[in-house]
Amino acid sequence: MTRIAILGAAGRMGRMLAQATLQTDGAELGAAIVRPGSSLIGADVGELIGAGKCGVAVTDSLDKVIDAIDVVIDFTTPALTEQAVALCKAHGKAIVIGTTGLDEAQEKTLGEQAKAVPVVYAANMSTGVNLSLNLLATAARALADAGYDIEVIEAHHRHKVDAPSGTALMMGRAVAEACGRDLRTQGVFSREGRCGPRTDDEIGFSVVRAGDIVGEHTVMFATEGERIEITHKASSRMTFANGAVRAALWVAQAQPGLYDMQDVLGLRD
Ligand SMILES: NC(=O)C1=CN([C@@H]2O[C@H](COP(=O)(O)OP(=O)(O)OC[C@H]3O[C@@H](n4cnc5c(N)ncnc54)[C@H](OP(=O)(O)O)[C@@H]3O)[C@@H](O)[C@H]2O)C=CC1
Ligand SMILES: O=C(O)C1=N[C@H](C(=O)O)C[C@H](O)C1
Repeated sequence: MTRIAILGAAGRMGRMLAQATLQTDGAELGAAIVRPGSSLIGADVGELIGAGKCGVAVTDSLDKVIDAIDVVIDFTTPALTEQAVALCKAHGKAIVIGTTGLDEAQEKTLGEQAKAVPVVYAANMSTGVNLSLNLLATAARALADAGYDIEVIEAHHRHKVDAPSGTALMMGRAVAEACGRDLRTQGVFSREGRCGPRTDDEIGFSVVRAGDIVGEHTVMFATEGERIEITHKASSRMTFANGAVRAALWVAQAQPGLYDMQDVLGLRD
């Protein structure tokens, strides 16, 4: 059994992760952590998510439970992710990180810390998105030099705090890498006013925030006379939660290192 601690257990993803853990063979819900001061502390996690009593009480500190679990799953905020990885490193525990919006410095630190503990870090845990990264690289290699403009369009629910989404950035990087471009200099993240015509090599990003959209991503390859669109639409957060629990079972057996869902799913070319 792999004992899993869910960080941010009261969040949109946290609740799904608790449910996915309870439903997965080989996974055991070891702990569910919420913010100190939360009224949920002490509640039974199963009752909290409507799954019936499971005998695990909500707690407010990863520190207190970390020696009793094998893997942490973190879908929270970059600040809490930083703290969680440091704690996992100190206690030799693996971690699965789904949190998005980490900055370059935070990602660099994560890379250093992952030399000591196994880490799966992925902006999207769904099989479909991770497979589409390979399709995107194939399309970009074939089309980028043939005069096709590349644009990434994403849509999410009204509560999302980071933009563009981690998945949009991951897709943009996959495309840029496949056609020898640099997202830092050739990514265009806003257009407003008289900004002029697009350049051939830019990769544009457009963002929608509305209602309860779970997560939708399209990469468009457009030229005179035709366009190809590769689209992924998530209709339930359970797809991300199941991917994260699968990653937790995988990373519990892994050597220290920084991995992503391509590794977990065996999709790396
Ligand atoms: N990789 C993937 O497949 C996916 C990634 N995500 C990413 O996961 C992250 C979370 O998304 P979502 O669940 O929608 O967001 P929510 O805001 O619903 O959940 C985040 C949770 O983290 C908790 N939290 C924040 N700070 C602390 C703290 N210091 N101590 C304890 N708990 C804390 C929040 O508690 P409180 O409410 O009290 O602030 C909240 O419950 C985002 O970065 C999102 O982009 C989302 C879906 C899929
Ligand atoms: O915040 C979300 O909800 C999601 N965030 C991830 C991202 O930023 O790409 C993944 C998914 O699309 C849902």
